[in-house]
Amino acid sequence: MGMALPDQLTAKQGAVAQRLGAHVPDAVWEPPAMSEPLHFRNKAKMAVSGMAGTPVLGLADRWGGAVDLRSCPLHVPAIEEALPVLAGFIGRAGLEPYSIPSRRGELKHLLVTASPDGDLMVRFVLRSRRLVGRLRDGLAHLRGLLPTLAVASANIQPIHQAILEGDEEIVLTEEDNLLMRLSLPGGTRAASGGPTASAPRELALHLPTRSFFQTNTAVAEALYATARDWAADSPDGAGPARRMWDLFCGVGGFALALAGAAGQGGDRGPSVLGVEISSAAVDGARASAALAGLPADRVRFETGDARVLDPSAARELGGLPDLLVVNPPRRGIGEELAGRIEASGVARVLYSSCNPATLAVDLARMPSLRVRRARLFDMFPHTSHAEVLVELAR
Ligand SMILES: C[S@@+](CC[C@H](N)C(=O)[O-])C[C@H]1O[C@@H](n2cnc3c(N)ncnc32)[C@H](O)[C@@H]1O
Repeated sequence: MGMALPDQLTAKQGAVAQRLGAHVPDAVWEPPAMSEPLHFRNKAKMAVSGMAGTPVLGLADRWGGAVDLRSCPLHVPAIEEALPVLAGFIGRAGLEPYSIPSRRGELKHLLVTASPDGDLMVRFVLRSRRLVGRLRDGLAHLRGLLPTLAVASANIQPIHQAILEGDEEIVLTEEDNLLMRLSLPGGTRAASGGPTASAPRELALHLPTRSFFQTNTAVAEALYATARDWAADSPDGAGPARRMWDLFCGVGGFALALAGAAGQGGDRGPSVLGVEISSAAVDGARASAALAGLPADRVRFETGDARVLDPSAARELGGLPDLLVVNPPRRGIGEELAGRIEASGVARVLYSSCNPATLAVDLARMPSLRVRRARLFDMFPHTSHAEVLVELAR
């Protein structure tokens, strides 16, 4: 990049603050959460091209050009070590790469995720089911080469378009999800002046094959820990939130970080409802809640469209939450949900956004809620992208 990471971060913080403008006064920004400069990405999304015996793993264009990124130093070491092994396996199993210009071949992408323990989930994105048998036959050999392989699957993506994965997933291993054991750092100073009491804590998340996970594990840990600490520190001294909703909850990172933080010393802990559109992710979140010993009547996950929820009219969902967490895709929460949150009596919202442009638009739609704290998380170093967490109070 020609620019040291701390300097990049200073520039990014300035650009994000400018983008959010008056919605986020200078004084409420907390120091940004830095990333390691290298080896931070827990996921590799490699287009596969070339020949089976000499595959190119990385970028491929529609004219047949390709760039091999298997030694890209952004990936965590477990992925860097696995990619050459997987390249060799592609040749041995005869998985002919898909050629975009000629529309021939089968193997389109290789999607590799590494857990913090170094275990791997490897997904072969194929044009059809034709070579699934070869993958099955080669699995024992692959496991010999990659003993950390926990989950392997074939994903079928039949469309000739730049779409990463398809709807059909054929899991080839006994395990169908990767256990991401995060370690959340202990509590930081509270805005209300008092110290926060949280100790470092493990957060184990089951990650099914077709579910979203934050790509930078260490920065995700800082993000969830910050949300946990802010949730425990209410502006009016009313104590920690008791009833929370986590919308766009994915595999439940925020919900489980918040649910597990309280409940010590005989306290039963807050009730948490997570809502997510992907049923696979909801299955993962439920499994993680069970693993953490959280009772299902207190910590619930439901499949559904978060954009149509109305916090003030959800009696069957346990009544008005006193804290709402939203972590939408890049398009933001949108006009309707923002309008319903604005009109509800929800006192506090934690909004985690990967797109400051849509965050600014959504904040303007909720004028009754003011930003009390904000923090930038350098989830995507060496890019202009930023993750931002803001706390809104009514
Ligand atoms: C940025 S991810 C956040 C996931 C999670 N909060 C986390 O920390 O990993 C956004 C999530 O929103 C989900 N999603 C997209 N549209 C949705 C909708 N209309 N209703 C509920 N969830 C949705 C996606 O499947 C994805 O899991």
